[in-house]
Amino acid sequence: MSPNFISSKAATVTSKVPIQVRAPSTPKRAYITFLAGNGDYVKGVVGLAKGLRKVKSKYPLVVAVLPDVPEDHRKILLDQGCIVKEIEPVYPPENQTQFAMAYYVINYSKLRIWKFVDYSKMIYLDGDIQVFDHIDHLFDLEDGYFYAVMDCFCEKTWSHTPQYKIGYCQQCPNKVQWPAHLGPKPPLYFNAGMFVYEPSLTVYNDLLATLQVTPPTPFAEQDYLNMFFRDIYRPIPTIYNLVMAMLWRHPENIDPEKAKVVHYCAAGSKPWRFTGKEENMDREDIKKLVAKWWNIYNDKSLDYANVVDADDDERVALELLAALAETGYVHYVNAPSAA
Ligand SMILES: O=c1ccn([C@@H]2O[C@H](COP(=O)(O)OP(=O)(O)O)[C@@H](O)[C@H]2O)c(=O)[nH]1
Ligand SMILES: OC[C@H]1O[C@H](O[C@@H]2[C@@H](O)[C@H](O)[C@@H](O)[C@H](O)[C@@H]2O)[C@H](O)[C@@H](O)[C@H]1O
Repeated sequence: MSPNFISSKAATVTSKVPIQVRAPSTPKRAYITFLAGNGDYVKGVVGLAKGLRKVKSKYPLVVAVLPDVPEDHRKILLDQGCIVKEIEPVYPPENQTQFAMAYYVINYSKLRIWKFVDYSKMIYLDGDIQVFDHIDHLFDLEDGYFYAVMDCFCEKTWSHTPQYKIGYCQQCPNKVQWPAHLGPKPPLYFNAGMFVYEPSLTVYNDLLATLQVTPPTPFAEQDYLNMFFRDIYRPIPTIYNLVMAMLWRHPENIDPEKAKVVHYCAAGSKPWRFTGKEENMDREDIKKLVAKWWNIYNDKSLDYANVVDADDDERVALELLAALAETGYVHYVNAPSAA
């Protein structure tokens, strides 16, 4: 039996007694991103919301926002059909933050996304990522693992590591052999700008507790997530997170035309502040990828207001229910068993 939807889209809630409705039966899935500060990353998230719409993803985009994200930015995201959820910052032990690149310390707050347990599976995407092809099928990957794309160690952002110092990279493991005197070869290492995961309060509590006894390292939560999930990490193809530096470091491993997900993480590559002046930013393939991002960002037909199907009562009612559930006026109860 389908849940009893609120028939009118403009239902006003008059009862002070919470309305009980049956939770939707199918496990919920969503894309999720992270937004901090009052700067221009909000443009990245708007672009991402529109990109997911362009590829006709079936799932919503949740935006985990820190308290410092201003109301006007949150409204922009709501107007683009995003589900905005505020999270509290996460910091490593006070006396140790000096080990992580200051710029990345705020990214530890990403760890809060493990507590969104009303979703069974989520795909995390950085705000500086764009999705150019349908990737909903990643939600069907086997449960119980952590899926992400392998990173590259060749940029100078890695100059603090033994890998960089000897010229070893997991993207071309046979180019420079890992020397025995450095001990075991490092485990496969993923870029934390995109990953497929299952929210879990047990994992969330373990992540936060273990963080307090784990000295921060330069790539902050990316290093930490790699350490935490190393036993269940499963690499997925580079087309699902094209780390920009791959274009000049390992062109043999990637065709930019085939990349389903592009990660504008290289210095100077953020499309919304692109000048083309930084190293490698004068490359034709980079300029093409930046233009592709702008084509989506500027496409008004992709704005939520222009795609909402006014007759889609069921979806509007579900969104209304979700919004009311947030207010506490409505709470889901377990559907009676089919038996
Ligand atoms: O001022 C900031 C810095 C970072 N972020 C979020 O944190 C992610 C990771 O930071 P960044 O993209 O700078 O890391 P990169 O992948 O470029 O190393 C961003 O994509 C945003 O989602 C943000 O919202 N505001
Ligand atoms: O806090 C650490 C960050 O680590 C990653 O960015 C880095 C990392 O990927 C390096 O490996 C690259 O060399 C570098 O270019 C890139 O900026 C994630 O994209 C970001 O979300 C965040 O987790």
